Amino acid sequence: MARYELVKGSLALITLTNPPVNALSSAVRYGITEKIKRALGDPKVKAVVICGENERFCGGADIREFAAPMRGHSLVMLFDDIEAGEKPVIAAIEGVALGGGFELALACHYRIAHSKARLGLPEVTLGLLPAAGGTQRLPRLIGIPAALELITTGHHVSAQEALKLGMVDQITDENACKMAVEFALRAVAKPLSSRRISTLTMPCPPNLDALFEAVTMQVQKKARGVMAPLACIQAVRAAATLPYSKGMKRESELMASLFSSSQARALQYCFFAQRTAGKWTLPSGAQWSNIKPRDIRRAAVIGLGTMGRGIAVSLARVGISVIAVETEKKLLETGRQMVIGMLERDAKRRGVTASLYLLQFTLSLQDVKDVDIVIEAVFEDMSLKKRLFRDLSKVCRPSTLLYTNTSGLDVDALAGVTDRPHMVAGMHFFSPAHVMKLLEVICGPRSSSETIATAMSLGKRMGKVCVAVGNCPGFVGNRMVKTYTDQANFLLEEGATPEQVDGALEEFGFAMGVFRMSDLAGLDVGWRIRKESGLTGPDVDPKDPPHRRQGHRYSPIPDMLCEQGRMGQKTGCGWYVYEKPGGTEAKPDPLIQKLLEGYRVRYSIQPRKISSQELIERCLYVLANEGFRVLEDGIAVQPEDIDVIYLFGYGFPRHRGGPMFYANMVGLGRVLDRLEHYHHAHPDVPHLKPSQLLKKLVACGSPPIQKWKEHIKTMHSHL
Ligand SMILES: CC(C)(COP(=O)(O)OP(=O)(O)OC[C@H]1O[C@@H](n2cnc3c(N)ncnc32)[C@H](O)[C@@H]1OP(=O)(O)O)[C@@H](O)C(=O)NCCC(=O)NCCSC(=O)/C=C/CCCCCCCCCCCCC(=O)O
Repeated sequence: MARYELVKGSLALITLTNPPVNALSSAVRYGITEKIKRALGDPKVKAVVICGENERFCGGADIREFAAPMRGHSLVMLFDDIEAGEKPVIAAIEGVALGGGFELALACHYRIAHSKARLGLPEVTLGLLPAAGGTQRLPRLIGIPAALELITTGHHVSAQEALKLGMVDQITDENACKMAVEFALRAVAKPLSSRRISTLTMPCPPNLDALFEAVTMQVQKKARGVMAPLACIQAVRAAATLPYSKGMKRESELMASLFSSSQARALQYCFFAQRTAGKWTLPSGAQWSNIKPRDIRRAAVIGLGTMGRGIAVSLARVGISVIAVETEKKLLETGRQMVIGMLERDAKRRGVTASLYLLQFTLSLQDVKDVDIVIEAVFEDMSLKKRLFRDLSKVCRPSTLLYTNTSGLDVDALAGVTDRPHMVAGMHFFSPAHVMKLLEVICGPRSSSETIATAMSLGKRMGKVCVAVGNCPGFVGNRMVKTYTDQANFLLEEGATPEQVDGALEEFGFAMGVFRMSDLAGLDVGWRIRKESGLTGPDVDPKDPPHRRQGHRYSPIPDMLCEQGRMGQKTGCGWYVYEKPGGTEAKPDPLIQKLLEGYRVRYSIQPRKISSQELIERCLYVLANEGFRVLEDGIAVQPEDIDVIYLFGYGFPRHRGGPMFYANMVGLGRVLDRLEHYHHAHPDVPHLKPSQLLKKLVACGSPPIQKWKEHIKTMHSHL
């Protein structure tokens, strides 16, 4: 796990060998400890270089080991030994030096980084803090403000930024290990005392209290209820106010308070869930590792509305040439200007040249005949989409793959009108498509594995987190979200206010509650979908009373708002009132209060005081319940897929892990009990009826989430 070589007669080269990221597992910690001891004890050795195999220094502690109490060699002791040693130790950083990996580098006397390396202390994103001396050494090296920023956000920095901040001593375009060996030979003659970071005097700014207060407020605002960033601040404060050994003690105490917290467990689950979700498998046995995706160079985007523009930008910025098609000159020109502006702003932010030469705008569908793929992003109107897919069949060469960006319509129905149903699938981007990280890839029953592999690989190339899901109305994300918004609406009918429901959800950790989110997205989006599915508008069965549709409880309140022109932020009012159309400051609106009171009187609903507990349970347990149904129906293959969709597409708080992980944390038995209770109280809401899978899991003793897949296997997969 760590290789030892003597080079140039007097240098010990220690190489971490734990692919893929040389994580500091117990075996690696043992290996380094032994090799360092050997190097420091060997009189032939004058200096030591530490590097990582496969051009990666080290990705940090082995996160998998955090599931159990830490055993084996201590990083803190190892790092203290390296720093205190009388021989210069140089870290040769290629690829990454993250978390414990960067802390290892901080314990070394010098750091040489390759110009493409990335460095940082991302522990906070895992619900932890850099507890191998990171919170004590980094502020001593680069100052408190910069260290606080890096430690509380977990941001990685480039080698160039690291050099500017003083995190590394030198950067190189050559092999960092080779450079470090040459550097080490020169370092032998130099004194080490000023190179031991733990002994440096802390550079303290005068207004220390004000600085810590400001950062605390910033963190509390950005990550409400999240523990780790606050613990990071306390640890850095200890570095600023206590001697090193006492600061280390404080760092360790704070780490102990985080280590087995539910937030740390959730955040570490998110890390692995994101990686698990990318590894798709189809019932045929085709999977991410055995199907080669097509190489995509030319794409067409049909429709230059909000979605189409974002998709065009996402494609062009990764070097794919894009033909964007619109039906009217004015729409085309507006779209063209918007796409160019977005691409230019994006390039400016990234310090690169905008790849405008990759863009072509046209009114003629014929122009897409030679592209590798088409992504359709027209209105959510099935007949319009069908017409387009028929035309695309005729226009495109036989090898062109066709994707739809529908947010919930039947992908197979579109495939069915083409001459190539196996080459059709869904690519459901989230708005704005050039910003949002999630991509749901929808596998129709006839989609080929190559069609899916290509969508997943293209999504990854565009920087998206991709999840393969089955084809059903709303797929995974929107199918589930309907149950959540329905509950929120029912809660209004029963006595809650939008600000009460949103307050509870925001307290739980959502950046925005359901009603504020709906105002931001526009109430007309859901209205159009409800009209299309006959839940409101002229297609409603006249026998249905206003609060019942298709045999179930229905809340017409959102439709009433739309009928009054209250479409959300864009019209200056929706569930809240705003300072102006397009305004963002949501204020409770007395008119909504009146509307709700009138509604309750009309339908003889006695309003009641609803507790935050009920608000959260009804909104979130119903969401997880639908998630269990999604798994049961084979629309998603594993709970991680659902959680990743909710983390990246719907703003579910990461420190809660996602709806399925949250249900697991609460306890499946409790979730089942509460759903039974609420379903008993509201028998006309079928989504509150506990799913078969939930019952099955509880009957099996509520296995941990990683084991659910074994119980789902018996059911039918739609992927
Ligand atoms: C940027 C990356 C490193 C690489 O990215 P990429 O190239 O895209 O590759 P990935 O797909 O992400 O990863 C490839 C596979 O590698 C796995 N992986 C990656 N990193 C790790 C890791 N650190 N540990 C384990 N596994 C890792 C990944 O899952 C992939 O596997 P697979 O193919 O899916 O199977 C990127 O991977 C990345 O960002 N990685 C994470 C970097 C990171 O966050 N590092 C910080 C880790 S935490 C840390 O370092 C902490 C240090 C302090 C330790 C102090 C210990 C003291 C403990 C005291 C405890 C006191 C409490 C006692 C209480 C008690 O016990 O009672």
